[in-house]
Amino acid sequence: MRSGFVSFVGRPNVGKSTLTNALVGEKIAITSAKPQTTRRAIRGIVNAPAGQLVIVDTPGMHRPRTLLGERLNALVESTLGDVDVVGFCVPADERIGPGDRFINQQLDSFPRAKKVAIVTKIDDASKQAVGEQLLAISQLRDWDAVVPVSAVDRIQLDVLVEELIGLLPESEQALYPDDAVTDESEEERIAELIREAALEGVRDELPHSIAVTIDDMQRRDDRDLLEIYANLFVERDSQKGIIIGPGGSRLSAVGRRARGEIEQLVGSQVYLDIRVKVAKDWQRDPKQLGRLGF
Ligand SMILES: Nc1nc2c(ncn2[C@@H]2O[C@H](COP(=O)(O)OP(=O)(O)OP(=O)(O)O)[C@@H](O)[C@H]2O)c(=O)[nH]1
Repeated sequence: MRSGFVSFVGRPNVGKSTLTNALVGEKIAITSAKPQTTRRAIRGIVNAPAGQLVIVDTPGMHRPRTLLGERLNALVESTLGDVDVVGFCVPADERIGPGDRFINQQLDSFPRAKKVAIVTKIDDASKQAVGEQLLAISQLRDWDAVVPVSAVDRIQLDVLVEELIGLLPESEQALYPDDAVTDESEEERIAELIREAALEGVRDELPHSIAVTIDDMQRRDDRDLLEIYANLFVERDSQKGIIIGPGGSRLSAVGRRARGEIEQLVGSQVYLDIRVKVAKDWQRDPKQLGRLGF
């Protein structure tokens, strides 16, 4: 069999996390319409007859404006130094631009990795547009494979898995047990689901200012209930007000949305308590970044 690591790269919002979840078959990475949602290198595991593919979902590459941005770019670079295959993602419905060319050039720094071009979101573009995008991407470099996919409509996902596994090194055994879907802990996944719920409907700089940590989790003995105590950090007092909303309405909606997702994940009822706190300018503060896990 073959087994190894692949990482999808591309500008923020091109659909890397959605593709990871679709391939893994379970939601392991949160997604949103806001760019730069992904902040961690999340591993998703795909088991196929030909082998095991470990997908390392990374933040989108961009020009950093904060210390957090710099750390995220560094995380992408160190991840790419280790993977067997890099999948360069470009959406079918947007022309290849300077941001894509910049990332493509960066790929030269990782000579060990095989390179695959992936045209994403083909459900959102005409056949002709997809064809043109395939041609445009082919001109960027000599790819080991070029594959158009739709994660949302599940088009060509098995073709992509087959191509990717074919490029992995041969190995005696799988890297993870064949029933594993991720190496993220339950606590980390829960914090991310709360962040995802909080991202819905917020605008401008606020999405970037949100961070979530879990203070405590306890399974009740007397009932089928998991109690979760979480902190939701923002950077300024004014943002705290927006997150909480009039009479706490926004925060309760966030709690409801997150609880639904968490109950699916843990398979029991959930009591969720979210405290909103201000960690002033945490994105630029090395100490606070450390405490929030970056
Ligand atoms: N129509 C369509 N939309 C998609 C597809 N894949 C992703 N999207 C949408 O594109 C947006 C961004 O998706 P993500 O998966 O969060 O993108 P990402 O590249 O991981 O983004 P970052 O975390 O910002 O790097 C979301 O609104 C998705 O619903 C697809 O196959 N088709």
